[in-house]
Amino acid sequence: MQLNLFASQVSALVPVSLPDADVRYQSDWIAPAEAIQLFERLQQELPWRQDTIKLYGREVNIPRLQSWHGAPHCEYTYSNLCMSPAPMSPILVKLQQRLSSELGAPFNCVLANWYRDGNDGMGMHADDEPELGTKPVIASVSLGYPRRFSFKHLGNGQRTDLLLESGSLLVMAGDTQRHYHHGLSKTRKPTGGRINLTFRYIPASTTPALEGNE
Ligand SMILES: O=C(O)CCC(=O)C(=O)O
Ligand SMILES: [Fe+2]
Repeated sequence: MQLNLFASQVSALVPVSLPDADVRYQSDWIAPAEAIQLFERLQQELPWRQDTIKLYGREVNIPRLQSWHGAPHCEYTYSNLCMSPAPMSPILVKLQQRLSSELGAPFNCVLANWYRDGNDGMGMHADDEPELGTKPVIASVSLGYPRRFSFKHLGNGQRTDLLLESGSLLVMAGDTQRHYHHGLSKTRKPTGGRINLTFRYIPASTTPALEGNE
């Protein structure tokens, strides 16, 4: 079935109330039925890899599968492991173009994360690598099982949780990465698969070395 990825939307991108940050959220950026089809297609199409990091001298599997795509200069360095980007598939290009036109910001790379169940997650971190610039615009599309996403203010420790639903778009911009860490906690609740795509922009003139997260 053809995915048009421009299904009519009921709501709009709305600001999330987070001091010192610019975060916006739309629950139905992609219509629910289409989001599930897109999840299945990406699950089959992307060259998923199980990456490892070195923890106290031991190789440990990170708790999710990943796939890195983008322009050839967008390299991704992950605990001494350098990932060269795979090209964006037509479907990723379509999403990238829609995001760029709706948000008025460029995107040229995307990290895909597949959280297979509640044992998969991502530790708290900021997407603050110098290559992304001082106020990166990060557009995060979620597909599949809804998961709790947390922000922690670096100054006062205040934690804010958001449920990221299937088909949703979360945009982090402005000083968000400077003032907050974010992450996806693991859960013991029965949890199905979720794919998240974070679109980013790395200018060609810098030598990128994105640091991965546990
Ligand atoms: O899965 C998510 O919602 C978060 C992904 C993320 O923070 C990242 O890729 O840097
Ligand atoms: Fe992140």
